[in-house]
Amino acid sequence: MYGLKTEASFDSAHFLTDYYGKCENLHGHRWRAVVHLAVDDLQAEGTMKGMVLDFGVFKRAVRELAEALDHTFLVEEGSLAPATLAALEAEGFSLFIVPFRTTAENLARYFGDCLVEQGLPVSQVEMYETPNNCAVYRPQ
Ligand SMILES: Nc1nc2c(c(=O)[nH]1)N=C([C@H](O)[C@H](O)COP(=O)(O)OP(=O)(O)OP(=O)(O)O)CN2
Ligand SMILES: [Zn+2]
Repeated sequence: MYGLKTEASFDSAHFLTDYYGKCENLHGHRWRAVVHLAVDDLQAEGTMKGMVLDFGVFKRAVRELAEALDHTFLVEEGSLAPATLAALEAEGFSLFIVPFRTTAENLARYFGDCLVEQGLPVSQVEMYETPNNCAVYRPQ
């Protein structure tokens, strides 16, 4: 088995729906996504001969996902009234609406699934919500 690892960070606001505690309030994190790739065999020909994948291709794919979320308000679809969303948008805030509760676990899966869709051999995504706490997702 051969592996690669890269990471990217993004700053986003969020709140947890149906959470009884401080995380039900709007707050922010510097999220850190650490992505691992794994393959049995290295590429056999071409510019990536002897590689899992070019680090440049890998880091760009992870950074693009992080940049799309950076300095946005991550909103679970249906968690805010349409009038609230409209007011935030009218103020010029960048919202990133997702069809899942904005937990570290779901964000790890979101990164993993997007990268798998792009054809990357993802073995694990770690999503750090704080320097000490991270969720782990391994695509099947
Ligand atoms: N399994 C999960 N548990 C929690 C998640 C999560 O995504 N997955 N998320 C939260 C909240 O988003 C919250 O912001 C995190 O709270 P906490 O761990 O208390 O983080 P702090 O930055 O406040 O850390 P301190 O150690 O208290 O400074 C909650 N749980
Ligand atoms: Zn949080």
